[in-house]
Amino acid sequence: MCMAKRIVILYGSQTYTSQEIAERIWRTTKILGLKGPVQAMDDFPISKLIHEQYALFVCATTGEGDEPDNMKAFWKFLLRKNLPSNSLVNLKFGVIGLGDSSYDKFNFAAKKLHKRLLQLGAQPLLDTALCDYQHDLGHDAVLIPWLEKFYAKLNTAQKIDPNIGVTKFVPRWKTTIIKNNITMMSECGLNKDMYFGSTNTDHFVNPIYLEIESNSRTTHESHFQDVRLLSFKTVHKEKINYCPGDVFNIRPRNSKDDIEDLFGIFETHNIDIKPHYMLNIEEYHEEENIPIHGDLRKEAIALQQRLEFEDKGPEKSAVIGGFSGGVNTLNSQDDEYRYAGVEDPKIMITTSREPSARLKMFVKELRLIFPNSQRMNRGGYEMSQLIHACRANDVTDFIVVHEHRGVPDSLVICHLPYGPTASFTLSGVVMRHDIPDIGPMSEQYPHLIFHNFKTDLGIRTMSILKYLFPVPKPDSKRVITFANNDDYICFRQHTHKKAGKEIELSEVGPRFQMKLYEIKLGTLEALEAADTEWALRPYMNTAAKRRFLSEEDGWQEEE
Ligand SMILES: Cc1cc2nc3c(=O)[nH]c(=O)nc-3n(C[C@H](O)[C@H](O)[C@H](O)COP(=O)(O)O)c2cc1C
Repeated sequence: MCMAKRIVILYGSQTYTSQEIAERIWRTTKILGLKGPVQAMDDFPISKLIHEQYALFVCATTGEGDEPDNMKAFWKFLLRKNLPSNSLVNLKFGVIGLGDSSYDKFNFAAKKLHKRLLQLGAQPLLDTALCDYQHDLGHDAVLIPWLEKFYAKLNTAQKIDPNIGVTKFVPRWKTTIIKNNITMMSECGLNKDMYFGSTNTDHFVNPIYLEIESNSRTTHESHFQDVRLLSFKTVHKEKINYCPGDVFNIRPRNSKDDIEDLFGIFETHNIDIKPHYMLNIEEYHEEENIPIHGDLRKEAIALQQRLEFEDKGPEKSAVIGGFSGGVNTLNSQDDEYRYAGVEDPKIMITTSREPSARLKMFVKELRLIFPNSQRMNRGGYEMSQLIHACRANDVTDFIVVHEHRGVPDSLVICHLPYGPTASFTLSGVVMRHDIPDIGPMSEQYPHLIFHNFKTDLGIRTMSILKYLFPVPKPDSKRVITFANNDDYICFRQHTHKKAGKEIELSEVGPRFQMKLYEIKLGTLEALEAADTEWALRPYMNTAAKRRFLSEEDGWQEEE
């Protein structure tokens, strides 16, 4: 069987260097006659990776050993515990890491990716290229010799004919000029700054026009570095709201004069490009169907079906679970909590809009319950702005408390960056504030007691709650209890001390009960679109009462 000569080139890039290198390599592979796309890892339909035979990954490291944003979903998928260890047996691959050895976690993302691909059965054509920005020759010092070896390996494996591609260059982008009617265009306002066009606002939370007010050099003239202090002013007197951790992204604009000059040059050279024309840019797609070797086809189809099934897991679990609203929750946990216990949680707590004084008080008390948590005034922020800010600040859980006439009545825990989001109703809230002379609350990390979380859903709920707390020191005197009785989770907090031979336990509050009513697989700003992992459907209760968190009662109620 004649196999297509093909390689997919996928990048994870935060500031475009890896993307540029990936596109450069992709051009060379075209000239060598190889087909296949170049894409950000997150843009590649990952379930198709099992059909691929050759892949090259160009992967930067950002943050402190973190993977770039445009490979996060891809990476999360690869980390799924339920992927069989032979998922990628057909794949031969290379990983190019772009990093900087002045960071502790040098090329961490590339190293982790290489290791995970090996675990999934893929075979490396070469060791990872660990390119170092600190080298005198930059990344090229490692990249150039590594690529020579890589092309040689590809040549041996795929019998590349170097002449084949020379005349058959496949462009990266397909561009078409749309010569729109000038009056229609100006009516639509499409000639305005592109960043303010209605279709682009998603990418820019609150774009604002600014002008440079001052631009002064902060280093001495004789110093080789020219470091500038720029200050900006708003043009339309808007108020700019920002909070710690916000990222300020500057998009310089071309001046009107420069734009007019450019169109003047087009006109002088009889190039038919007018300011009101639009350029439509599409990715150039080659043929999509990759022939699979006969021996592998059966296995590939089975794997594909399995992946498709798992992608629809929550939907199907709802069906399988019948009226309970889905009980097949264990598989859908993936590894949202894979760093739990390794990295401490970082929690942001806020309220619904215009909170009452009592709700604010309750949030203060919650802040003391969760170590490493902060309160945030809800203000007029949209949920998407809040979640965006939390993600940018590595918040692991975002908690929102709602109220009904001053009584806290629900608590939503949204795990970041991707979910799940669990919603609980609250009842029987007794605040510390309501108990006179209650004394200060310990700030030690608490030990946790979970009582009677026995079903899959119970264990899932326990994880959601458990990973809000960092690992305590063994000698911590603070204990928090989540005790499930008949699907009501009682929250209690105690400290203990030795009094002679006895242990003295004091409750320190607050007290409340929680009842789970929904787990969604997304985050709060996009809940509508998220799959429902589990939902309480009380109206479908049967005569025999069902319990969801445990088959057992929890404890005997006093008469
Ligand atoms: C904010 C920031 C954090 C970085 N963290 C790391 C790191 O932890 N480890 C590392 O090897 N390189 C690190 N780097 C260096 C980048 O990986 C390197 O500059 C790379 O070329 C960036 O590629 P990209 O432009 O495709 O994102 C960091 C760079 C920046 C700007």
